[in-house]
Amino acid sequence: MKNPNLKGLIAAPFSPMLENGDLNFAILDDYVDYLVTQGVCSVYVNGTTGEGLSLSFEERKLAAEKWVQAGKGKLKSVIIQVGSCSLRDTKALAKHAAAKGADVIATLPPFFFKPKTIGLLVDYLAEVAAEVPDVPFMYYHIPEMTGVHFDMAKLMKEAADRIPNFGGLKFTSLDLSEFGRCSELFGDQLTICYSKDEQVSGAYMLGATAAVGSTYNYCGKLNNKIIDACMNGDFKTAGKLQKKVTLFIGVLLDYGLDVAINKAVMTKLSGLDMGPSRLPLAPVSAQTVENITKDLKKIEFFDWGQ
Ligand SMILES: CC(=O)N[C@@H]([C@@H](O)[C@H](O)[C@H](O)CO)[C@@H](O)CC(=O)C(=O)O
Repeated sequence: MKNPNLKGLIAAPFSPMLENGDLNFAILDDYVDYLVTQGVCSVYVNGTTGEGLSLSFEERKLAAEKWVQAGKGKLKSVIIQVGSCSLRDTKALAKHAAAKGADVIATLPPFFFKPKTIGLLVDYLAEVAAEVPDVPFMYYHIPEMTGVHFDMAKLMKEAADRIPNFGGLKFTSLDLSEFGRCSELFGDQLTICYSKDEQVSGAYMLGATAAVGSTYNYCGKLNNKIIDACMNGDFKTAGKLQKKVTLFIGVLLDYGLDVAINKAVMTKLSGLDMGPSRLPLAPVSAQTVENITKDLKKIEFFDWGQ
């Protein structure tokens, strides 16, 4: 086992784009500085929020390189998500990211032709992990998107037995009971990053040490207060602030929360232009952004960063 010992808030960064959809790496340094002001410690690159599966192979490599460079000396860890439906591409992306200095490699399962058993999934993960033997290797559990849903405690046991550099999970599911079992059985030896921003306090009560999320891009200060309250045993404060997060995410859901909406909110709050999304999503009009802002102000969102 190779525990990456991830701690605190990890943003799942957007992939900034120009109007024509090209990646816009020119703003990465400012982006990282902004994340640091939010109290974000690390980034999880080329995941769901980063539209990793929609980028070309070459773009994914370039994004990995650029984020590692931009994070140097400012972020604790740069985690690169390398999953795809091609084992060969995934292995090549893992090897490339490790060679460029990624601190942790994570992968999705193959999600078109899906593994039918945990054993087959661990076979696949072992093959990818073997490409990067010196780097902690994590599994990206996000069943709502992949349709691959195995019991994560069982997967952790088999992966820990068979993969020398297994480092843990990114756990993207609302099932806190499953998270709690993983945390109780493996939390001392491996890292299980919780990844549903709506209930991060629940995960911290159950032993989480790190959280990955899209809203931490612009809502890090508030979430750090939630985490601090949990660490200090002040669950009254944690609950009060967590409920604000659920209201905030509720507003975004009312507008059909997706990567395009999320990028527009980030652009509005950070002043950094994230550009459009490349996914098949409805474009977000200036009027929609104004309406979202108005609704967020009603729940005092703009006080949250103070
Ligand atoms: C499906 C999805 O996008 N989930 C988000 C959450 O941060 C999510 O945006 C948040 O909980 C609001 O629902 C993260 O799990 C995404 C993430 O970590 C990633 O981009 O890899």
